[in-house]
Amino acid sequence: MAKAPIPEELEVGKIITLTPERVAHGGSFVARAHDRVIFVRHTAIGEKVRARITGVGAKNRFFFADTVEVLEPSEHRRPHPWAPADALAQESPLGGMEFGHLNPDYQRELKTQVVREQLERLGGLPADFALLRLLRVEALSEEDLGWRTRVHFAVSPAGRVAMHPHSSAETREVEDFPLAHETLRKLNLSQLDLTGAVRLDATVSSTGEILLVFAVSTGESVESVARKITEQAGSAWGDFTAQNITLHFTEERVGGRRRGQRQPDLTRGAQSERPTVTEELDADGARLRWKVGAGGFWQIHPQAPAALTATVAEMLELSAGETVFDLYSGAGLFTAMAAAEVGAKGSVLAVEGSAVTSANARENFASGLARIKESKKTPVEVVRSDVGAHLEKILPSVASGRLGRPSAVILDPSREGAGKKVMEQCNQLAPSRIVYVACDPAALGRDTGYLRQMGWEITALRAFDMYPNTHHVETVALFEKR
Ligand SMILES: C[S@@+](CC[C@H](N)C(=O)[O-])C[C@H]1O[C@@H](n2cnc3c(N)ncnc32)[C@H](O)[C@@H]1O
Repeated sequence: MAKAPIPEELEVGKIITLTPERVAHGGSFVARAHDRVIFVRHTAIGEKVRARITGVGAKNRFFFADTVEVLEPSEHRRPHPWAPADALAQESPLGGMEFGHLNPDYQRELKTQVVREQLERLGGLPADFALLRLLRVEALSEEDLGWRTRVHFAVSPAGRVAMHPHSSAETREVEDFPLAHETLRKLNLSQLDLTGAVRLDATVSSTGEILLVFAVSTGESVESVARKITEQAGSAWGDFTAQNITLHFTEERVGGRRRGQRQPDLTRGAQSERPTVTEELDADGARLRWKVGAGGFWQIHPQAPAALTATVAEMLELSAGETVFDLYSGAGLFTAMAAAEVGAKGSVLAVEGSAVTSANARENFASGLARIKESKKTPVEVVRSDVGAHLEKILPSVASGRLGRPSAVILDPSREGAGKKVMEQCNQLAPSRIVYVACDPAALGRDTGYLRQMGWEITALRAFDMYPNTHHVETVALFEKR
């Protein structure tokens, strides 16, 4: 299709008046002007706004815009809790709080609409599918700020913590970030001079441990950057080791550099032997624990581990003796739940691709940390592999009966989803049920489409507001063969 001419009114930088009709996946709203679709951010359905055109889509068929003024506000609008991300206060607001201008209940209503639309459009579910009509994105807590236990900061050229405007590499210094957990906010990270570092990943665990990982620019000495930042940490927080704070310094990863060329990592403070944090969760009166290393994956909302494990357990209704595959297992959150439910006569296979996180998972079960009385003797195998590659390897053994066929499969892939090949492999495994935990409803929609073509149907569906004030949403779907 040839490129359509761009109407003069829709040239980048022009300001137009829009009234959005519906919410789109990805944090924008769909409006129409000059016979074109405009994806406009920082607004709400039905309100009248003036918006600046910020970009042109493929073949000039659609456009992007940011609200600059509200002419007729939505009843769901509120003052944005953080000026740097407020489109009415900034020409290019910081990303990461794109729904902050909307009441939390309305944010959840929008996310509900997005999950429904993705499952209809990409998953092929009929619009009157009862579970879609009944779906309501559920709040995890009353508080919509202070939930991020993991925050990734950029570092500005002047060496201060910074964040990026939406879809931009520009770094803008920040004094504070209200989505960050209170413990991280109290550190006042903006006081540190991080010259020589390019990124800071800050974590606080459910046990109160703090891990600050500094990626040091390849041109800098890790040792000298570590010394300067460690000195400042001592001045800012006193005896930071006693406060369970660990500083970890690692050379920035740049593609193409061989292992031997990298400078060694350095760790200072509480966990100076190995930079990890401990996460914990109460389960039936006992306590499950997981070690998660620097760069390893853990859910970022404090209530997410409890809500997700309870939902997956409720949907699967596992019995003693079952075999479960936990694919994209991370450090073993669902593995631990499944191991407790299936007991010594069952088994769990956990497949995780990241070197750090799969090593964490292996150790969490080998050491017994992630086991309770009921799972003390459950055979748990942790495999570091790409999920598709591992399933390809073991499918012949499962088919011949040399390896146990799983009765239940748990899938919790990253944002891109599992994809057609993995969904076909899961179908070949022939479990009686599959639970899919999705952080992207579009990926869930696509993978639902593949599963439905193979005769599976969604038989339970829930969604959680695990990322308040952003457009992100977590969905959990149970699939059973029709
Ligand atoms: C959303 S996390 C879920 C982890 C875990 N279920 C939890 O809740 O803590 C997804 C995990 O999948 C891993 N992953 C992503 N793509 C993968 C792949 N192709 N094969 C194996 N693991 C992968 C990531 O490293 C990450 O740990």
